[in-house]
Amino acid sequence: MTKKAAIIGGGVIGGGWAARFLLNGWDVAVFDPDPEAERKIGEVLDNARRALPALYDKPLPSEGTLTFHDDLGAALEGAAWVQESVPERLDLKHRIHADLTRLAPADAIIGSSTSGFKPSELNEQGARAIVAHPFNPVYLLPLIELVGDSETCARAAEVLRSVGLYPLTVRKEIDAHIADRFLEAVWREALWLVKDGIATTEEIDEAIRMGFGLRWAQMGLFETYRIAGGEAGMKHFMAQFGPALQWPWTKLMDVPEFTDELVDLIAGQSDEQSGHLSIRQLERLRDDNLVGMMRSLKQSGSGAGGVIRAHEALLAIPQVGDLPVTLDIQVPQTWTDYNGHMNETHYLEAGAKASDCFMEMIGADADYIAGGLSYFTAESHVRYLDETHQGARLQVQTQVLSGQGKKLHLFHTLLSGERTVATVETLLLHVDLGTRRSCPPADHVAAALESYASRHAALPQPEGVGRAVGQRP
Ligand SMILES: NC(=O)C1=CN([C@@H]2O[C@H](COP(=O)(O)OP(=O)(O)OC[C@H]3O[C@@H](n4cnc5c(N)ncnc54)[C@H](O)[C@@H]3O)[C@@H](O)[C@H]2O)C=CC1
Ligand SMILES: C[N+](C)(C)CC(=O)CC(=O)[O-]
Repeated sequence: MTKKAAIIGGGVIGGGWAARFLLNGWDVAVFDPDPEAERKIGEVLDNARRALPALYDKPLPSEGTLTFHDDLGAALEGAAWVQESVPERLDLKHRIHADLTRLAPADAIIGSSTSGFKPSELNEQGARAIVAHPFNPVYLLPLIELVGDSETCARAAEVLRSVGLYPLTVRKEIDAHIADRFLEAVWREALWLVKDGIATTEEIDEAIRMGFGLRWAQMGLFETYRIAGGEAGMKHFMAQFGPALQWPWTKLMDVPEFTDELVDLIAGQSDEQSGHLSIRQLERLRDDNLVGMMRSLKQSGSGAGGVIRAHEALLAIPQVGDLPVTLDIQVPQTWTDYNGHMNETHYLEAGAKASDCFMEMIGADADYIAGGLSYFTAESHVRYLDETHQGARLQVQTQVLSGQGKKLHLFHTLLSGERTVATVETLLLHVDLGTRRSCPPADHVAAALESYASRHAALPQPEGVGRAVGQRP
């Protein structure tokens, strides 16, 4: 399959799709009549470049090539994926999809970003689109709701996984798919609360982000409520709170009329709440927070964290020179501090991640650990030699100093470009997780370790080995 995506409509969502494909090594051709489209997509791409790679501990593939086209046919030529993201008007979508069906390669997947239209509506004049509904920002959030022809959705799911997305195939077509139905319900209630003078836009946002918003990113609705049922469980929860659905807790399907007064009230409160920040500043704040939260979820593998882990497993570990590269990361904002540089704790974290990667390389991987054997760190020494900053590429090269019996002695060199910014020297001990005592590794791990140790013994000792705190250079 050629890795080329045609992006039809390059606004908020089309720009996000373009960034997602480009940063995963696809070539992207954009068709959008807006003379500002190139500038706008450039700005979305700048944001995506500082956020998406920071989710991973391995580098993403080299960026693809971005082109802009005045001619729809030229944009579609050779595309394996066509993504329509024009404004949410059915007549416009019908016109565009007639052209896409005529001009796109016969085997190309044609997805529509529509938030609400069903495939049967999009295709009622003979088009062949599926719904591929994303969430903003498309370059960070993994969910894509797929709706439509099952064979095409299955092919689409494979492509989406390869660029780090999470396809959720909707069983039956329905207006607004799954997630937008929730969002609409929440939005409707929020509009009533503002209109009725119960809460301001800011108070509503606090009610979400100080409470259930935090829960939803990691467990969703039903798993959260299962816990809320306590030991008595889900049936007890439903018996207790089910009747409330009949009480006047919600406004149900009523939608407040969008009078000028209501629009002014909401827009005014929103200006007061967030007007001191530009949209780009808000986007960067949102992205930094999302990257931090998603990296935390990656630790447990919950929710979106599991998707990042699965995608990362598909990415290659780079090899440079004689030493393995055991970590290759773009420094996330959450690793930086009040001094405007990477905080000391994360130098050690980078070393620890490099040790984890080295363990995998010698076969002490997840299966080995599940079998009851692992390594524990006994001692580490960090030398802070230079600064590094948010967005910088940080590579770790690892040399085995010795690897006999229970002991594994590693020297990690942290590089930012050509500069050595730190070294982390670490002694690990092989342990039996049952007895929690040290023991020799399994034969295959010992043999793989010995192979690295003998090759690395032939290399010069790295500068700084065996340094203690306070020693003069
Ligand atoms: N904004 C959001 O939060 C989300 C939007 N969507 C869906 O994505 C689609 C696009 O929405 P946005 O990106 O928000 O809109 P937008 O207004 O930001 O972008 C639409 C783009 O389409 C271009 N366009 C207009 N006519 C065109 C044509 N004939 N051919 C090619 N391009 C054309 C416009 O110049 C503009 O750049 C809609 O279907 C919407 O429902 C889906 C998920 C989230
Ligand atoms: C408001 N919206 C219906 C366009 C929202 C979406 O479709 C998904 C999102 O990103 O919130």
